[in-house]
Amino acid sequence: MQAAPTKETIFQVNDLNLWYDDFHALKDVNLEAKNNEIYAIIGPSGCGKSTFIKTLNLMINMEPGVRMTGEINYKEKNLLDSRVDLVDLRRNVGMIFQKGNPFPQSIYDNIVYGPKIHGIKKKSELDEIVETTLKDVALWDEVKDRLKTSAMGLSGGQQQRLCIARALATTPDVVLMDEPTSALDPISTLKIEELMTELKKKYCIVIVTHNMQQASRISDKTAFFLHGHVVEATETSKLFSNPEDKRTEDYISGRFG
Ligand SMILES: Nc1ncnc2c1ncn2[C@@H]1O[C@H](COP(=O)(O)OP(=O)(O)OP(=O)(O)O)[C@@H](O)[C@H]1O
Repeated sequence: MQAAPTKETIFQVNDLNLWYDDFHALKDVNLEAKNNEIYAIIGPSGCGKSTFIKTLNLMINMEPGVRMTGEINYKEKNLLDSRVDLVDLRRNVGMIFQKGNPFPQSIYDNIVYGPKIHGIKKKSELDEIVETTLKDVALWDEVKDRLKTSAMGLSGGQQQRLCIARALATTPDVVLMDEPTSALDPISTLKIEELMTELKKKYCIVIVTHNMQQASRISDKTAFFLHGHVVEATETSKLFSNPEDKRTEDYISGRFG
């Protein structure tokens, strides 16, 4: 019998420590995220989830007073090495935030923004990208007749799907999501969750979520963060059914946080 192909490691984080000035926000974090997997980051408010996800595309460098040690290997290249090309990194590692934040432009222009920056000028090519990415996020049928109208006229859930399409338009290989559904109603949330399950066929997805049902529904692996440490990082089914650490058990059963 042939062994199943090994999934490609996208992020290998080794002994990552991060300080905001004197405050030690991430402590000896180790984590491996692979292609075709959804990795959920959970933990109580202030435990370092957003800080961690922002290290994966170095958006964290925009915060004042940040210092890091350790390694964040993205496809075997350490991002803490000063020679990393940030434009290239952000093209490959897309990021979605809590609230869809479309540019105050047309739906079409939101999507072609990234590809244009990366040198694609031909209208037929841009049209193709718009159609493909909007189909990928299941928004095409809803907006195909109003591509030139403002993205601000879309509903919250549609804006979030548009932002995901915008991230996909630069053909990334990772999509980072920081609480992507916390501002959405249950139906829009379900649509985004279905979308994530589709997207993992092509991408590595890392998602920060406060919603433990969401983590257990959609993710393959989960890391539980507490006070900047990873308490436990393992298969989602195991973490939720048979956690090794008492603190994980207390958190997932709602005893704190
Ligand atoms: N720019 C900053 N400067 C100083 N401290 C910061 C900064 N950003 C975050 N922190 C601190 O780092 C810790 C981790 O914050 P972070 O936002 O990563 O937590 P979180 O787990 O995402 O929280 P939440 O679930 O509430 O969003 C917190 O104590 C926070 O106050």
